[in-house]
Amino acid sequence: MLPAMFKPRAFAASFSLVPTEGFFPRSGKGRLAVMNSTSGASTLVEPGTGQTNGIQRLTIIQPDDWHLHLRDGDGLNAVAPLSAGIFRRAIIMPNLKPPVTDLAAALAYRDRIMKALPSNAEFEPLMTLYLTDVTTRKDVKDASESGLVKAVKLYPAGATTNSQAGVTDLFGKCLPVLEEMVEQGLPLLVHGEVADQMVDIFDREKVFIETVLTPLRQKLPDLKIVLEHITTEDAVKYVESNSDGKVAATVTPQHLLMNRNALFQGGLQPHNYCLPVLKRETHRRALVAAVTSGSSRFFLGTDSAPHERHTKEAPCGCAGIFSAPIALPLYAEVFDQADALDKLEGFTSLNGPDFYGLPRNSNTTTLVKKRWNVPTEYGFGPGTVVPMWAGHALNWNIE
Ligand SMILES: NC(=O)N[C@@H](CC(=O)O)C(=O)O
Ligand SMILES: [Zn+2]
Ligand SMILES: [Zn+2]
Repeated sequence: MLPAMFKPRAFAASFSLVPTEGFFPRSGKGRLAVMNSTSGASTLVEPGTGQTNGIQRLTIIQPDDWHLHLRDGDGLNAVAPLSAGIFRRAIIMPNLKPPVTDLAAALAYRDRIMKALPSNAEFEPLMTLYLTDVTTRKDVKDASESGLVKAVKLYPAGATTNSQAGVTDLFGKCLPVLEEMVEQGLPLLVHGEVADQMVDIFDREKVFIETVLTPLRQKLPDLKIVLEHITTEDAVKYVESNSDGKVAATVTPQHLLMNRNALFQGGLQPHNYCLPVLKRETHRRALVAAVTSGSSRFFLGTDSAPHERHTKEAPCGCAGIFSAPIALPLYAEVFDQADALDKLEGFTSLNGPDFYGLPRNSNTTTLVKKRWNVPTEYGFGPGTVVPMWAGHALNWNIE
C-alpha cells in the first residue's frame, strides 16, 4: 500500500538534521516512489521565519483540542484517555446517536467522559450542543448558564457523519436561537459545507461560505463563529477578511499534511477519507501559510474522528480520520517543514483559549525531534481503529 505522501521536494533541504527518508512513510517502494508522487508540489516552499530549523526540543504551553469526537460507550472508553494524556481541554463534538441536543444530554455525556478517564487525568471536556431545527432559546440559555457547555454546533442536515438530525433551514428555523447565542456570548461552531448533492463535493465549503456564512454574518455580526476544519484557500481568505475578532477557524493535521491525491495514492485509501474531503495542493498550501503566519484566528482542532476499522474499509466507508494520539507530532511536523516552529505554540495553545475567552493553560508540554513510528492500530471497543499515517515514521514526538 502506498502512503499518502506529497511532501514537496524543496522541503528536503530543510531536513538537514534528520535523514529525509525518516519522514517519508515507508511504502515498500522507497523514497523514489514518494519523490515521484503526483502531488504537483515538488517545487513549493512554505513561508516561515527561517530561524527555527535547528530546533530539536521545544517546550510549549500545554495544548487544547478545539474539535474532538470522543464517541460513546466502549469507543469512548478507548479513545478518551488518549486525548486526555495530551490535551488539557477539548471541545467535545455532539454528533452522537442520538445527538447531544440539550443540557441534560450534555451533562450526562460529560459524566460518561469523566468516567472513561484515568483517575489522575487532568482533562476538561468542553461540551457542545447539537443545533437542530427545533432547538429553543431556552435550550441555549440553560446550556450556557451551566458553564459547562461552551458552544453550539451547526451540522447542515446530511453534510457529514451523524448529521441527519442537523439543520435543514438555518435562516428559516434558527434565527431566534442564534440571537440567544449572541446574548449568551456562545460561539457557533460550523461544519461549513452545503449538503446539496448537486454541488460538487470539492466546492461545498466555498459555496457554504458564499451562501450561508456571508449572509449569516450580515444578519448577526455579533455572533462568534468558528469555521471548523477548514480545507480551502477560500476559507482562509474568509477568516482573514473578518478582522473583528468574531470569526476564527480550526485546522486539522490531515488538511495541513495531505492533499486529495492521498485519497487515491496507489489505490483507494479509506483512512484518508474525511469530510470536508481533502482538497488540491494549492489549498493545502494556503492552510499551511495561514497557521504558520502567526495569525491568532487559526487554532488547533484535530477533528479526530474514530471509526472502527471495518466501517472504513467497507463498500461504503465512513468519513473521519483518527488522529488524537499523534496529532501534536503531526502539527509539529507541519510547522517544522515551514520553518515556523516559533509559531506552533500560538496555534496549539494560545489562540483557542483567547478566542473562547478561557484562561490559557499553565502547565507545559515538551516536543522532541526523534523518529518513531505511528502505531498501526489502536483498540476501539471490541474492534480496532486505524490512525492517520498508521505505521509510518514521524520526526517529532511528545517527550
Ligand atoms: N470529519 C469527519 O469526516 N467526520 C466526523 C464528522 C465531522 O467532523 O464532520 C465524524 O464524526 O466522524
Ligand atoms: Zn465536520
Ligand atoms: Zn468533526
